Amino acid sequence: VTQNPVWRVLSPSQHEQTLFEERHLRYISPLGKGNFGSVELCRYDPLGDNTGELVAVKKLQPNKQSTVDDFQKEVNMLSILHCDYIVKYRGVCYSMGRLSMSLVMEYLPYGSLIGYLENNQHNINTRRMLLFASQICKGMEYLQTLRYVHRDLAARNILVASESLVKIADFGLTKIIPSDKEYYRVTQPGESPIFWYAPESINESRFSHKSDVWSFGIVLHELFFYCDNKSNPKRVKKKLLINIHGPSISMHLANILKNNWRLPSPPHCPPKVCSNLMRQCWAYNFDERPCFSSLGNQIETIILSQLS
Ligand SMILES: Cc1cnc(Nc2cc(F)c(C3CCN(C)CC3)c(F)c2)nc1Nc1ccc(F)c(N2CCCS2(=O)=O)c1
Repeated sequence: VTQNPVWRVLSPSQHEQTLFEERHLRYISPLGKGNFGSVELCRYDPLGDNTGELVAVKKLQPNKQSTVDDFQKEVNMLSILHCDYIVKYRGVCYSMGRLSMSLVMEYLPYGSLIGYLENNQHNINTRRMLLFASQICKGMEYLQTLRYVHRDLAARNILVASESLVKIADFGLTKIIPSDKEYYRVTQPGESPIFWYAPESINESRFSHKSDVWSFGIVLHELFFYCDNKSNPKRVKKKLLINIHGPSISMHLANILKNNWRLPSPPHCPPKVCSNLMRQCWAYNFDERPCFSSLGNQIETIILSQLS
């Protein structure tokens, strides 16, 4: 028996699960809502004296996309991840008997990276962006060792733990690649964030570590888009999207990508990052894209060259 009243029990799936008792989980405020469900800030306060730990609790919203066993899969996937650059899983909380289940995670106070970038444009510099990029890269490298394909890598799904640490979050769309294949083909492509999708994901719903690398290139663009940028970047990005018209946005986007159109380099973006790193991530053929370990080394080299 552990000293704190959070029991360690073996769940049916034999993963060690940490059970949070609902009566000690005190709701504080909402953090976010989406088709995934909702995430709330709570304090797990078994002693009832407000000395308990702040946690982020993701409640399942069983709708057309996510079903209870999808949620159970997300819980199982998150519970075995141990990496400084991935949001920490704390446990689960069952309410209404075992009817509904919530995912309990560590609480990161600064919120999503996209929100952080929008609210801190004036005091973020390329050095900090490169540090964040290298941390995301290391987190993705770790996921790859477990054959996890994230499928939704975007600044909105990265969380900021402190002024100098970001973590990958939201494993709602993550899939594990079967050992006999190098990619995962999705049957129901839900609400697809095509702006972050590699061409093969748009055209064939095909996802791999190399399609995650493409999305990482978009995250690099997001990082440097807000960096030292006075104008309101949101408007510019919308303009980019608005003039995409035609039978369907995804077909049009797939065509212009095939004709070698790419996102324009953000202003003030160091050339080594834009004309080099992003371009490598956006190679049309997925086998020409670098792996996350190579990207990580290149980013470290740029950081060191910035020191000198
Ligand atoms: C696991 C976790 C840990 N810490 C945190 N901290 C956190 C701290 C914050 F101040 C905020 C905001 C900041 C801005 N003001 C206005 C409102 C609160 C915030 F949004 C989050 N959030 C977590 N998860 C989470 C929360 C909320 C989410 F919408 C999503 N998602 C979004 C896309 C899919 S998603 O499910 O990943 C994940």
